[in-house]
Amino acid sequence: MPVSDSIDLESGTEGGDEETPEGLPINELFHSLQGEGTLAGVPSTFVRTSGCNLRCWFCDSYHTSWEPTHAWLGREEILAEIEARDADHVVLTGGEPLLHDESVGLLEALDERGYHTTVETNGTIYRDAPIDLASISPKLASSTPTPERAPEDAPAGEWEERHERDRIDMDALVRLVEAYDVQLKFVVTDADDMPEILELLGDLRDATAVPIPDDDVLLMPEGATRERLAETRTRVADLAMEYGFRYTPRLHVDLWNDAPET
Ligand SMILES: C[S@@+](CC[C@H](N)C(=O)[O-])C[C@H]1O[C@@H](n2cnc3c(N)ncnc32)[C@H](O)[C@@H]1O
Ligand SMILES: Nc1nc2[nH]cc(C(=O)O)c2c(=O)[nH]1
Ligand code: SF4
Ligand SMILES: [Mg+2]
Repeated sequence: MPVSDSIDLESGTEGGDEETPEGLPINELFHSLQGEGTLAGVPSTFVRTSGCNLRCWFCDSYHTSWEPTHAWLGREEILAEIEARDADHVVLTGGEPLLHDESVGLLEALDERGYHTTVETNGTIYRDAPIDLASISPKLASSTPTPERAPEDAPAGEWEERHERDRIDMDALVRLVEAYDVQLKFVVTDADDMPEILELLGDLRDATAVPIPDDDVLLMPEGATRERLAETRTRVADLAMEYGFRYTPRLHVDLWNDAPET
């Protein structure tokens, strides 16, 4: 099991210090193995901010998007929690971490201290920050919440339209791809997702001054639980072979299913 000496989130949204500019709403902070992407298997400290501008129906971090909870932690408190965990890779995720101005301040402080930083982002927001790997997961039409396909306690409602409107921002994607080492990590359910991936990739390649090799394009099976992944992963692996893209597992789900802080 990963180290689960978690920060105190008992008091939820009422917890933590007063909201200060040099602070972030933190949903969880933990040590684990990077479960996804080109750095899968690397011991890493995860900092999960709360709050998202999208509402994927399948979001595996429900308490950062559909029903956000957090403790407010100052930059120095976050750094102390990271330093206590003894990993040289830090993954800033969410929710959508690039919503917050202070994510830049935290990334700068981590860079000064020599950490390797990965930012997990939905690719709708560009920020100038010391990011070693921008792990971009653009959201496909199959992520949009609909009345038939939304979390039980949180109906799609107004989010269907808003999510559909905001899920792709080509300008932000172009800026991210041109500024950083990137991986494009698409959540895939089945072959119906492929035409949209190819079209988006074509548009992005036309719009960027830098090449995007197929090696930097990853297909990740949709599934927040072992049970669901067992349904999607072989299909998605076959699609990766067919199209020449990379496949990424979801190691943390294989290892710890949907447990928090993993
Ligand atoms: C919770 S998101 C946070 C970062 C950012 N909001 C984003 O979506 O990239 C972290 C990663 O989990 C992926 N993800 C979320 N729910 C998933 C699911 N049910 N199956 C597979 N991947 C999922 C996202 O696509 C993203 O790559
Ligand atoms: N182990 C582990 N690896 C991950 N890689 C990206 C994650 C995320 O939620 O952004 C994640 C996560 O939640 N856990
Ligand atoms: S963009 Fe990321 S955090 Fe936001 S709802 Fe989708 S998967 Fe969840
Ligand atoms: Mg996750």
